[in-house]
Amino acid sequence: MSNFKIAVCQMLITNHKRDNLKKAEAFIREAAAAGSQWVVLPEMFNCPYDNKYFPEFAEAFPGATTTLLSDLAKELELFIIGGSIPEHCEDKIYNTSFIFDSQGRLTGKHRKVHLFDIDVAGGIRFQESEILSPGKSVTVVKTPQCPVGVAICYDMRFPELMRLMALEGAKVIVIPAAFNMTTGPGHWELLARTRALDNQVYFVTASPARNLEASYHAYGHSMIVNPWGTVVAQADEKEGIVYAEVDLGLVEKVRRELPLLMHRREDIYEVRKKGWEYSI
Ligand SMILES: O=C(O)CCC(=O)C(=O)O
Repeated sequence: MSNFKIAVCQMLITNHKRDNLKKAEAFIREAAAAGSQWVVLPEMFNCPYDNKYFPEFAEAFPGATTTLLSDLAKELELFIIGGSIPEHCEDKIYNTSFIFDSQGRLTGKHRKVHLFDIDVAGGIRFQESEILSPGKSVTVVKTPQCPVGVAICYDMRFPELMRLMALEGAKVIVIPAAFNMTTGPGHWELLARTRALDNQVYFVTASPARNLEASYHAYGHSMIVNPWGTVVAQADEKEGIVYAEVDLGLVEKVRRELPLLMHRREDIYEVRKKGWEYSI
C-alpha cells in the first residue's frame, strides 16, 4: 500500500489527567471514524508540560495511559504513536513515546534523547534535566505501510539523529513536540521543512494546542510536510485534528530524482550510531 491517511491530534492539555485521557480517546475515535490509519498525539499529552507535574503524572508501563492507547489501537485497528508521557522506570522519569500496532501491541518506544535545557534571555528557561533522564535509542518502528522514525521535540534539532532514522529506513518521521512562543514562531516550520528536505521523508510534528492558562504556552501549528519540503497540512494554535494523505510513491520519486541519500560521501564523513539501547 503506498497511500495512507495520518491524523495529528492537537489537543488542549489540562492539569487533570483523566480529562486529558478522555480528550485523547475522543480525538482518536474521531480520527478513526475519518478513515485514518495512523494517529499521532502530542508531547506530554496526559500531563501539563511543566517540570513540577512530571513526577505526579508519571506512570510505569503498563499504566492507565498506555493501556488506554493499546485498547484503542486494537479496537479501532489503528497504529498509534502515543505522543509522549512522563514514564516512571526504576528510580528515573523519562519523556517517552509509546507506539502501538493495530493489534494493540507495544511495537516501539522512544525515550527523548536530547533533554530540553535552554535559557533564552527575555524568552524562556526550561531545564528538563532537573527532573527527567535521557534515553539512548534511535527509534525506527516497522508498520504495515513503511518504517517510521519517532523522536521527541528538541530531538528534531539534531540532524544526526534524524539522518540515522532515515538511514535505518524511515520514510516518515514523527515528532510529538511542544515548541513555545519564544522558539516556535522562528524555528518550528523551518526545522520541520528542513528535516523533511534533508532526509526526503514525510515529517510530522504533533503539538498540544495553546493553553493560556498553563505555565507553558505551546506554539501549536502541528504540521505534515512532504519530502519535497512542502507543508501539506498545518493547524493554527487551537485544538483540532490535522489530516494528510501520505504518498509513499512521492518519497520514492523524490529520492530517485534527487538522490541525496545516495550522494553522501562516506569516504569523507560518516554519521553512525554508537552506544544505544533497544527501544522495546
Ligand atoms: O527546541 C525548542 O525550541 C523547543 C523544544 C521543546 O519544547 C521540548 O523539547 O519540549
